[in-house]
Amino acid sequence: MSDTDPSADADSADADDILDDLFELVEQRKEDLPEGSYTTSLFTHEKGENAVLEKLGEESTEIILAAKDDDTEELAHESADFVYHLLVLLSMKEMTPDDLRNELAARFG
Ligand SMILES: N=c1c2ncn([C@@H]3O[C@H](COP(=O)(O)OP(=O)(O)OP(=O)(O)O)[C@@H](O)[C@H]3O)c2ncn1[C@@H]1O[C@H](COP(=O)(O)O)[C@@H](O)[C@H]1O
Repeated sequence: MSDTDPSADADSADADDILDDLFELVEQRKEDLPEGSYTTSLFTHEKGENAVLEKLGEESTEIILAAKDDDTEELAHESADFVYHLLVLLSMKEMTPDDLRNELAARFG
């Protein structure tokens, strides 16, 4: 992991900033396409964006199953998988987490 890798700073990562830190790492993967990276495999997949769309579908099902089982640990795990893949999709669409924040903020209150 290089010095410029945002995840190298994980120990000091603030949970409040994690979405932005993770998105920054996703954007870096998109630019550098390092070998062995799962994120790279999504950006270079032969199925194109369908690969991440399929993952979002799978993770949604896993979220529903975890909820039905009242398995909160699994629900948190699958939700994190979903959010990560959503960030990859936002990056593919040249969007950012701020697009999501702004949409939520516009509905709030
Ligand atoms: N948050 C994630 C993340 N969430 C899920 N995944 C991958 O997404 C895939 C999920 O697909 P599946 O559910 O089919 O996989 P699984 O084997 O059943 O795994 P789980 O359901 O048990 O997670 C797995 O290969 C996970 O490794 C992730 N891969 C990467 N990240 C983040 O991205 C960073 C960069 O990762 P690389 O690009 O691989 O360096 C990592 O440090 C993480 O912070």
